[in-house]
Amino acid sequence: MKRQLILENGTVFVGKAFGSEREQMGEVVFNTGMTGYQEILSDPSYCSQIVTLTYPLIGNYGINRDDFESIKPSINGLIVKEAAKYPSNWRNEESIDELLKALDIPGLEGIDTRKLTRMIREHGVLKGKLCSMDVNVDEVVRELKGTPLIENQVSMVSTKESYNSPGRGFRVVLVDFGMKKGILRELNNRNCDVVVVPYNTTCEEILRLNPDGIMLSNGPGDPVSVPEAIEMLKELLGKKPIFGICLGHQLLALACGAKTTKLKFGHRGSNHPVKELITGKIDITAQNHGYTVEESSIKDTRLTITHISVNDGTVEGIEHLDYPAFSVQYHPEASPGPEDANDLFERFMNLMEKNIEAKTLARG
Ligand SMILES: NC(=O)CC[C@H](N)C(=O)O
Repeated sequence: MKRQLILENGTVFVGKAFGSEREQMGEVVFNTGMTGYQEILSDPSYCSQIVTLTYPLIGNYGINRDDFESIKPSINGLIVKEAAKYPSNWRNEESIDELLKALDIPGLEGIDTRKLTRMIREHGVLKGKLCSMDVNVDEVVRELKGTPLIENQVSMVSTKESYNSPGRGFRVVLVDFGMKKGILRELNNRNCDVVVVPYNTTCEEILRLNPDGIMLSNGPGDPVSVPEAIEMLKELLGKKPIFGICLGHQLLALACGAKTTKLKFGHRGSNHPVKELITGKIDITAQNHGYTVEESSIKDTRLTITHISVNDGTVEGIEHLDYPAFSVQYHPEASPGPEDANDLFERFMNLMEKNIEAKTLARG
């Protein structure tokens, strides 16, 4: 069955339908990773977006129970050049078509994904809709232009209730803005006793849990649409060690008075080079973000830029010089992608350790 992608600039891509029959609108973004489609489509940071994968064959090693980054994937659509019908891998349990049908997510295959990607690179991200062939294109374009992007994705994907993922090591409160499971896994691998809390948990509620450190997760949408978290962080800064990833990084910067802006087409892929300024060392990193911390907006001299993107020079990491707090725009938990930056979790462990030692000394 044919299906079309209609973009707000009037461009139409006609291809073949797979997955759910549902018609869905969303911001169309592209990811350049060559593998890791299961982790990408289940990363909650893509909530309500239509994701195009630039690698031409998707689904060839199938879908398995273990590689999901969230239980309930929240993308609004998936666009690929070719969706493999006969996946082959010892871990394979179902095809990408079966998965998208079960999740009620529409898919589109057989379009020129290179052309679509170039268009997004030139024009910037575009709203689009996956539709059947019998809709009126002009009407859909009008609908797309008249419909603003939704802004409450974090509340859609954050946990509603707090829960514990036990360990016998450091006590970490992990604020879930639409967390990838990989972050929790990295903390549990280091024996942390983790309490995962909803995005709107207050500073007081967090401190009552008596944590050794706070982890701020990734998450979807515009960071300024989570003002409650920015307020919470303003209060929390300096009281406990903080480590932020992606949306968590942007929220930490906002709490320190910096600003965020939207990138033209974002960084989404598994091979983004990032430079650590102090050593000159380059890490190849996994990324998925549409917003960035604006360098010129960092006015507080206690906030220092630690990492930048080698591709476009944007801010990729910050550190507070007075308080134990640091964050990165990329994904040290990988899933999917390279694990070059995994040692940042060690840095967080050391920060918690030092903070405990300092307190013990202060107590005499
Ligand atoms: N992966 C993330 O946490 C993304 C952060 C934010 N939603 C952005 O697009 O920039």
